[in-house]
Amino acid sequence: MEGQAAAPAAGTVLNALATGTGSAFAIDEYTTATVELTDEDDVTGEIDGAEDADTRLIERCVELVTDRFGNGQGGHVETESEVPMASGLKSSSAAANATVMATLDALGATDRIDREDAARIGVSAARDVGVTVTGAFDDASASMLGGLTVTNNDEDELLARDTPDWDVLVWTPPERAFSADADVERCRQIAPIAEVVAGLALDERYGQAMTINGLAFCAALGFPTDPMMEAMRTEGVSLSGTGPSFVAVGTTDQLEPVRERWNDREGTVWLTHTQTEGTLTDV
Ligand SMILES: Nc1ncnc2c1ncn2[C@@H]1O[C@H](COP(=O)(O)OP(=O)(O)O)[C@@H](O)[C@H]1O
Ligand SMILES: O=C(O)C1=C[C@@H](OP(=O)(O)O)[C@@H](O)[C@H](O)C1
Repeated sequence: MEGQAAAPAAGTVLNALATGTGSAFAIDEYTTATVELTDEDDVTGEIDGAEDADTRLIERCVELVTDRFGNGQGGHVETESEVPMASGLKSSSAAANATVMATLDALGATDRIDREDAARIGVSAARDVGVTVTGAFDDASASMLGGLTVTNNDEDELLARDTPDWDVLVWTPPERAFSADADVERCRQIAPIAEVVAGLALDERYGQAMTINGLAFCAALGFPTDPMMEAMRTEGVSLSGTGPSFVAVGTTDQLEPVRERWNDREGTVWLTHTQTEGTLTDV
């Protein structure tokens, strides 16, 4: 029994590490998971092009799905990704969602659970293996449902969803920053600012929300604000997640001059678009 699914990466409007309320939007870059279920008890995992990377998240996703919708069977899961790992673009949520939906696909069970609950399975797996601070239901819901979501990660509750139509410029520096290593205490110190950002996001003022989030989290986590200043004439710009990537949103005309500035920096700069369909099973 084989199944496959592809889940989009996402950028940040509000990082949930300050208050537990977060907001993210899906972008048109994917992680694909292929799951083969067998009669073995064990689940093994493999990440294409990253032999030493941690496969516990995707293995746990398969286990949680076969325990609930199958007969606890094991198997093998392999991911291939366009999303750089641990760079703030929600590679973990994309890998978890793709694996959950690929396992459901292998079991012929994609219709037996709604999308929000399917995202909650990936969140449980991420908590079980310790790759997240809050569970990151903000990132998981954006990647599973598509569009932009605002969530309460303490309750895994969806507060709002919208489908803004933006071009998205991404700069990913060469270094990596694992969310589990983030300085949560410093993030909590900016809770009053995060509350303002949550209010703006719930008021659909996403660009302003993002930019304030970015300035505050750059300060809290020790990232430079120059990349933000270079993008102040866009709709919004932010450090994505716990970094090191930055995302700017708006029209191509607004983003082109920023692309030129960000191209002078080390790392990769690319232009993509918001994604509204969420995790895809017809791949
Ligand atoms: N393609 C992938 N396949 C399997 N697991 C992945 C993949 N990408 C990320 N992960 C998991 O997510 C972890 C990184 O999560 P995190 O630090 O939150 O980064 P990000 O901000 O990109 O989500 C990795 O250590 C790994 O466990
Ligand atoms: O682990 C977590 O709870 C979170 C990690 C961060 O994202 P990244 O994984 O992209 O750094 C953050 O933006 C999100 O709101 C919550």
